[in-house]
Amino acid sequence: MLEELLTEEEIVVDRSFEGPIISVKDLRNSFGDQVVHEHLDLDVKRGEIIGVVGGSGTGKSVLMRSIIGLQTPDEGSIEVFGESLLGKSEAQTIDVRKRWGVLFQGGALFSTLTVAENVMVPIREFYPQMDREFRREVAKYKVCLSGLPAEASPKYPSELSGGMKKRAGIARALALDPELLFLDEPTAGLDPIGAAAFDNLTRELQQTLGLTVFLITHDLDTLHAICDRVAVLADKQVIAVGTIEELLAMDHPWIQEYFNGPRGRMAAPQPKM
Ligand SMILES: Nc1ncnc2c1ncn2[C@@H]1O[C@H](COP(=O)(O)OP(=O)(O)OP(=O)(O)O)[C@@H](O)[C@H]1O
Repeated sequence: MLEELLTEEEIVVDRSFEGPIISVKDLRNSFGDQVVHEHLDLDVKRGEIIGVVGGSGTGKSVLMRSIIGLQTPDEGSIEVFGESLLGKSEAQTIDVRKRWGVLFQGGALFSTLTVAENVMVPIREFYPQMDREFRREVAKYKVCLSGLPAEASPKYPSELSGGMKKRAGIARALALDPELLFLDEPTAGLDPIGAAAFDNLTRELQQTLGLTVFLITHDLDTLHAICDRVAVLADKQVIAVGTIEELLAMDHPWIQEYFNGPRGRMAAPQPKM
């Protein structure tokens, strides 16, 4: 046992790596008899916003959880920044994990901590030696980046609106200056104006900070507004990935129904008169 621990080597990300930021191959996930993914492949390119869509229960969140190491797949390989994380301990993957930020469905903020304290949690976890005052300064800056007013910092999640909670979640996801952002249904529950503002924030952050964004959504407006490519989950796999125009050229019934159904047509940009 001790020998095993001594031989555990920490992964150090190769900064010159130019391949896909995420590469999933032949993934299989199941819960008892229920197979959620089978032979699932997906590559995410550096710098893109990739939208992940699919019917309810097709396994979008399970896919995200597999990539970030919260779900151990039955089979397959997952590389992030060119590094395989499967079978590695938390200690070994620290250098990879601090390069991504995650906004879970609903924000997943700690209810007993203020916004600023929530943002400080990952900083304390990954940089325990950092001075508390400096941590506070970093948290302040991240709250500002998320578009929240400074007055939101000392508030508790229960004192925030749904949109503000999402922004607080983004501030926490940005805490460690990530290169990769995972967003699970960020606009769910927001009114259309709040959702559009959140889309703008995502696009601005991606462009100004050079982020890659893995974005699970049901929101057709978000797909049209900010996604560079869209990956479609169905039949336990990613059945298609491409721009919306490329997807529209495919005759898969779910894709046609989704993008060309009444809601899909309403979300599509209207031709200029
Ligand atoms: N921990 C778990 N234990 C058992 N089953 C699970 C678990 N997590 C997910 N599942 C099942 O896996 C399937 C895929 O779930 P997942 O949450 O990934 O779907 P989704 O595509 O994100 O759905 P939605 O769009 O509704 O959020 C569902 O049938 C779900 O019940």
